[in-house]
Parts: sequence; C-alpha cells; structure tokens
Amino acid sequence: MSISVRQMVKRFGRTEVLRGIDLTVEKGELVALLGPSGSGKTTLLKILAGLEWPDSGALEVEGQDWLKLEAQQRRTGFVFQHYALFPHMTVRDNLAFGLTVRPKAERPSKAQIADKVAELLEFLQITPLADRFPAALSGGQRQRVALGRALAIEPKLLLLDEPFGALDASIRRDLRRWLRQVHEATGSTTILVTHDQEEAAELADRVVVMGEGRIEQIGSVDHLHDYPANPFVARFTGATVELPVTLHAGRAERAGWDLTRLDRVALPDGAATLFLRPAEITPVADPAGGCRVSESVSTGRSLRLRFADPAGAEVEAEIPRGGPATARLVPGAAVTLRPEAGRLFPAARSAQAPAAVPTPLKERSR
Ligand SMILES: Nc1ncnc2c1ncn2[C@@H]1O[C@H](COP(=O)(O)OP(=O)(O)OP(=O)(O)O)[C@@H](O)[C@H]1O
Repeated sequence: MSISVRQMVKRFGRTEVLRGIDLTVEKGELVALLGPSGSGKTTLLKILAGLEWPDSGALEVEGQDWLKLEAQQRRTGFVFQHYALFPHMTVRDNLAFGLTVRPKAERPSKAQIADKVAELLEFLQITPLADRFPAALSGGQRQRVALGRALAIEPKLLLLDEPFGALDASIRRDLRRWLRQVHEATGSTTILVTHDQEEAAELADRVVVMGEGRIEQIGSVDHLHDYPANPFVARFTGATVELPVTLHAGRAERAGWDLTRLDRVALPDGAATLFLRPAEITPVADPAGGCRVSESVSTGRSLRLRFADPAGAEVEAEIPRGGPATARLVPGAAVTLRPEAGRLFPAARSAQAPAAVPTPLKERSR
C-alpha cells in the first residue's frame, strides 16, 4: 500500500497547520513522524485516516485518489494514545467489533469472525485476556488490544498516534519490541506519530522530522543525527553544542579549538555556527591549550566534562570513562578541544535553511 502525499496544505482558521507536505511511503514501510508539539503530525495522520480534509494538495494510495473516499472506505486502522476500548465488551468482543459492523455483503460469518479473533489473540499474545473487560487490563494490555482491534479489519494502512505515550518507560520499551515484531509479521504499511526520538529510532525504517507544518528532513535516525539538514533538526535529534566560529576558505577557526578534523565546507568566509554532539568532542590535554576543564562528572558509563574556552563559551563533552587521557582531565587542567566531526551552518540562519553539510555517502532520505 504505497502512499503519496503531495503539496498538502491544511488551515484551521487563519493558522496554516500543514504548509505543503510532500511525502511518499512505500508498501510495508514503518515510518515515524517525529516533531515537537503542534508541528502538525496528528493533523497529517487524521487526513490519511479521512477524519480531516486538507485545504489543498493530493493524497493517493496505490494510485487511487483517497480524498474522494470516506474514512470507512479507506480501511485504515487507527490507534490513539488514549484508545477507548468499549468498556462493556470483553477483549474478544472488542476485537470482533470492526468485523461485525461491516456491511452485510462484506461481513464474515460468525464462525469466521470467531476464528479471526482467536488467531489475533494468539498472534498478539493476549489469549489469556480474551474474556476480560477493559477495566481489568493494564495500560499496556489495553494498548495491545487497541492495536488488535485496528488489525482485525486487515487495514490497508495502520496509523498509530503516540500509541504508547501514556505508559511507563519500561512497558513502552516492551511494547515497541512487540510492535516491531507485529509489523514485520503483518507487513502492513504503518505510520507512527511520536515525539520520542528513541521510539522513532527503535521502530521506524525512516523518520520524518516535522516542524511547524513542514517536513524538515527525512532519513534514518542515524542519518538525521549525523547529517541534520538544518539547526532545527540538529537540535531535535540530540544534544548539541552550538559554537560561533569564523570561516576562512571553508575551514572553521576558533581560539582554543583544533577544528582541523572537520570537513571543508562551501560557505562564504565570515561568521558561522558549528553544531557538535558532546560525544564528538575529544579533549586533548595540552599545557598550551586555551580551554580549561571546569567540571568532571562520571555517569558510570562515561565521563561528562565541562570546559570553558578562551572566549568564555561553556561546553560539555562526553567521553568514555577510564580512557588513557582521562586522569589528566581534572578541573583546572588546560586542554585543546578537538571535534572529530561537526556541522557548520551560516550564522543566525533560520530553521528552514538548507543544509551546509557534506553530502553523506549513504543518503537514505528522498
Ligand atoms: N480542530 C482543530 N481546530 C483548530 N486548531 C487545531 C485543530 N486541530 C489541531 N489544531 C492546531 O493545529 C496545530 C497542529 O496540531 P497537531 O495536533 O496536528 O500537532 P501535533 O504535531 O500532532 O502535536 P502533538 O504532538 O501535541 O499532538 C496545533 O497548533 C493545534 O492547536
């Protein structure tokens, strides 16, 4: 079930909530929509489900114009964060519901529905819960049933809106693993809304980063982390150190820093901003170095260090604990800071700016 969204615009009153979305999802893919609150993720999902309609743009599924179809005709399975199971029905009846309300001509027989439900219970590993009512289920169990209910109709497209948002971290992790298995076994095309980067990383083949109604970048989580197209994506995909630098012939310079490992960039001479991840910064103990260690904290797994550079910037780096140089990295020690990688953007550029990073070899985005 391949999906093509083109130039989609949606307004609520005067507010443009989707500002020209272009997105293609391949059959069997699991795509995560990742973005801050209000970026339009749920609105896009609702348009796919037929619960909202765009002001302009196209939505085609397997070449068919879905904007001409009502929600029921699209056969999408939808799971929300707070999914209301029918409280007066057992798990078994909740699962069967979508099939029993089908138009008579398409409705399976009672025996076929019972078989289908038994198969689903088994598949979703919830057979022991079959005769319970929703009130007697934990949050995680309820979400499994909710997903079962969405799957019962054999949806062409599965839409999940923060399905595990309300649950504890450890249950979320279990459910993610389970969902990935379910996805692989059913091969359903799935779109998941989340604002949790880790969730997107664990589940999705591709991640679509949304900001204020626009797609900022599409790619694998690794790709987005290593090659963010702009400052917005850089900030949204992990901790960043943002450092003013001066560019000369494509090379960045800053007192107290050794920036020679960074790739040369095609940007004009002058002010720029260097975006680094704390784990990319190597502190090199150096009596002549212009930076000073101001703080050192062990997290058990790694050493988190703070530095003050000659221009007064406070910078955090994270390095493996117990490495050869760590004994010398005590507060007050002089160091030169050497990033192993980084991304340069023109100074004070807006979040929508095009990338100023070297083109990666393995580009997984469109
Ligand atoms: N029915 C509506 N009427 C008016 N404004 C709406 C309506 N639905 C959504 N909005 C607005 O549209 C914007 C996008 O909302 P949407 O729910 O799509 O964002 P989101 O990225 O899913 O956010 P969250 O992560 O908080 O769910 C928000 O500013 C929201 O207030």
